[in-house]
Amino acid sequence: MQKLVINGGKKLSGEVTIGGAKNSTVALIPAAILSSTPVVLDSVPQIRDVANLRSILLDMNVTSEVKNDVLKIDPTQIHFAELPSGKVSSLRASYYFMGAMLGRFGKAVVGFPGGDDIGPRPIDQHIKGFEALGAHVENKHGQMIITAPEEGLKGAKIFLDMVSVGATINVILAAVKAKGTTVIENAAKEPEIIDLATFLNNMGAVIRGVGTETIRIEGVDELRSNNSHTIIPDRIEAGTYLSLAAANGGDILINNIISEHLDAFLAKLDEMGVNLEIGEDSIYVKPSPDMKAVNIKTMPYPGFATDLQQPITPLLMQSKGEAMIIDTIYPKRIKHISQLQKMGGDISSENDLIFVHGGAQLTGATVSADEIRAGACLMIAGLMADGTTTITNAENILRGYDRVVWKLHQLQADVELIGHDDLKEN
Ligand SMILES: CC(=O)N[C@H]1[C@@H](OP(=O)(O)OP(=O)(O)OC[C@H]2O[C@@H](n3ccc(=O)[nH]c3=O)[C@H](O)[C@@H]2O)O[C@H](CO)[C@@H](O)[C@@H]1O
Ligand SMILES: C=C(OP(=O)(O)O)C(=O)O
Repeated sequence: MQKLVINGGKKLSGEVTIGGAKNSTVALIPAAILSSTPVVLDSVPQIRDVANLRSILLDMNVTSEVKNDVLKIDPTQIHFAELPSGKVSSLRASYYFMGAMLGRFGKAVVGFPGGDDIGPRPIDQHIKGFEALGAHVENKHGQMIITAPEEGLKGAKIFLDMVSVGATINVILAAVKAKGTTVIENAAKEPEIIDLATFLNNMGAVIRGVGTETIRIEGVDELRSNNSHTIIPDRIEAGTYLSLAAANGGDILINNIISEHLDAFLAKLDEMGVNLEIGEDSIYVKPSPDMKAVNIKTMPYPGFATDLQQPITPLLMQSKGEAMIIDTIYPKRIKHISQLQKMGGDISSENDLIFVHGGAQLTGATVSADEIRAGACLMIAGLMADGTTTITNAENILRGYDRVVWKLHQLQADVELIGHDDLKEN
């Protein structure tokens, strides 16, 4: 187990640069197996999810190498392999191998995906999509066995019951080489889906309408990569550093941001009275002494992201008044609450509503990062708190935050990671 030890209460300042989006990267890596040629991704974040996906690729004889933030994946010697639980359960996005392997081999055997404990996360819409394309899906002791018919997958119209990032991406991955036209209705519109479609279209795929609720895919026979793909900046990492900067003094410049991807989040910061200077691809956070509480309701993109609900909470704790948060995507995403209470935070939840009272001074404590964004929230709270905060299970933070300790040091934070770090932060 890794621990993040934070000596808090210091004003932070300096510059930090946001890495490539985790939620793009974890779809792009499985998507690479659809290519007949090697693939190059740049702006790849140094996170545990990437290391785990690379290890799964190797089980299929797909080699990969990383140099700085460039990842080369060579799927030319790929062979079919079953992907049982184990590695697959180390992260959520391993479910993208279902769509990608179905597209590449006409068959996928993949254990049930893992990921954060943020309430129920069914995959019925993914399965509905595969079945609509003609696949047979069987759940054998928690292992999904998905098989295309002999004549191959055939394009179909799929209406998703709810807006799902994962189901939208998985159907795209399966349909991109299917015969004929696939139409996804009520599709998710997240920027990471546009990033994935850009990557696939540059390899010869025909995917239209991404970023709207109707996506049309004309199946093609082959995908070939001709140039490297630069991953979009991580909007959730950016939102986390914005919250951290506003909560810990200000005078922090955050580089590599597409501010349009953060519209709903930035609107809330503005409503709270956070002083921001928004540049072309950066945001400067100035001291904001008089912040006021706001209410937050998480929604699918372009609404306020569920993944930023916890990271903004410490900032609400510094604001005047009472804030109410409703997470409509994951109403049980509340693992941070009991931990913030240990630090003296005035926060509670009742009937899937979270109430945050501003004004309580936090004090350091030993707390647990039970999932990635709860961990990010505690990291910000630890930086705000008087004294020392020890965050246990810090690997949940490292799985999705690029070189986080190094970046915090850039901002003059007094933090130390204890325990073996095989990602070798620099
Ligand atoms: C790797 C990745 O990109 N993860 C993100 C992705 O997760 P993920 O793709 O798993 O989340 P979804 O968008 O699919 O989930 C949205 C909602 O739909 C429900 N649902 C989803 C699929 C399904 O088949 N059945 C079903 O009921 C989920 O329980 C949830 O309530 O989007 C979430 C919502 O923005 C983010 O929090 C995650 O960071
Ligand atoms: C829930 C998240 O990730 P995942 O879907 O990979 O579990 C997240 O990034 O906040």
